[in-house]
Amino acid sequence: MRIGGRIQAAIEVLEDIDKRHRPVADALKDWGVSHRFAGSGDRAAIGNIVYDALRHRRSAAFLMGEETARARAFGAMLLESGWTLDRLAEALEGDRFAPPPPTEAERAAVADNRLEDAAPEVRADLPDWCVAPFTTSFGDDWVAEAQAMALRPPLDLRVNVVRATRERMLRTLEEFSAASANLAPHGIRIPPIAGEGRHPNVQAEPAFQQGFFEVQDEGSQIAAELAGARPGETVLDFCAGAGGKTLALSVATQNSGRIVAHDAEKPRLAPIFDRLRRAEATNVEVVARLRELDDLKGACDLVLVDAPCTGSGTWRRRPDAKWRLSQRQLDVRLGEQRAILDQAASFVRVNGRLAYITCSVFEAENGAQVAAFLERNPGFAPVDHRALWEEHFPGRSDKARFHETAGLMLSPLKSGTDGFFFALLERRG
Ligand SMILES: C[S@@+](CC[C@H](N)C(=O)[O-])C[C@H]1O[C@@H](n2cnc3c(N)ncnc32)[C@H](O)[C@@H]1O
Repeated sequence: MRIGGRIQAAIEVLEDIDKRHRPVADALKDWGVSHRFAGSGDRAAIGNIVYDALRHRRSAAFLMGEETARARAFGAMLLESGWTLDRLAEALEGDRFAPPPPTEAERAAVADNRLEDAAPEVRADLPDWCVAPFTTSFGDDWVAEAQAMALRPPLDLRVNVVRATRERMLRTLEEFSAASANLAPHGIRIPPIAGEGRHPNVQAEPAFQQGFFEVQDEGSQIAAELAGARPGETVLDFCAGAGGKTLALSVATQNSGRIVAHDAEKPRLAPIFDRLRRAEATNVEVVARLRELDDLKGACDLVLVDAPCTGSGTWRRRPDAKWRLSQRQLDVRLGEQRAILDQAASFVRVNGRLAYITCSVFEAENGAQVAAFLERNPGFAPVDHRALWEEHFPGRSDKARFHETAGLMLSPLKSGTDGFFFALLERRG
């Protein structure tokens, strides 16, 4: 396919997402199934335009003076790929599968509309209702933070240091421009996709199949690292899901002690079994039924709550979620987090720790949730998060935002990671 056909396909996928309010991955997959002639390079290029158009939904529409899927796809080409309308017109010419070339009205809009004059929520590419939570979390930096969340993300990996070394994996993945992560001690970063390219299929690498590394955002790695699981400890991963944190905890405990991975939704645990096998993580039990955790009541050295949340920290990777999320969904998550925290706390032994993690940047899900928990549970007290950070990442305190009451937040702009919140609480009584 030529670029014109790819842009037209991206427009069709964007229209499908608009009409049926469906996740971008599903819409792209369906398009691929009904257009079998398209090769993997075509699908990757189409996916890039669609994702860019979703990340820059408001700014692209502003630039083009229209909200249509076509306007957003064209706008994404201008914003992310640095194209001009002339270049676009040239690329579309003579291609019968391409959309019609830019109109006079579109040319006039692009000439008149300067992004620097747009309202801050447009430059930030945020839904209106998210301006308030972003301002609360980031103060004067809220536009810059939201803009960083609208950029293409890198591909982060965590080396399973029980089985391999980072140096060895860096050599193995050299052809993908892999480099050591900025902060995470076992992290490797492959840069964001450039142009029409795609991330390498690292899961097809023998080193992945052999369990030498996993795909995990650097922020998630840092949160697991800060939880500080130690060899020999009894650890409950209360919201284990597919096991991203569980695997990191298993490495931290050097496969000694006992890690119990639990999730209220059994199907979510399904991928964990393969991942544990691949990683040769031998100290993990997977327990779906809550009542089977009874023997752990008041007995865990560490309980990790990687809570269900809005995912507002992951919008670089899931930009469609940004436009689907509502205040009502946020309220539902807040209720769940509160109940889960109270439930999970009952498993912590005296002098044990409770780690609370979200991949959200909303204060209501983060600092405020922890502050309310501490009020309800005076037996728990926060650790000194600045000291904890300094212990793990000496001299890098500029890379996190520290909460007044308890916890710290990571973000794309400040930390170069997805948005994450982390708080560590000790049970004193
Ligand atoms: C953020 S995801 C976990 C991601 C996972 N820890 C990882 O690192 O890959 C949150 C998980 O919480 C689970 N969950 C929701 N309500 C729960 C509850 N009441 N008790 C335990 N887990 C729950 C969800 O099924 C979901 O898998």
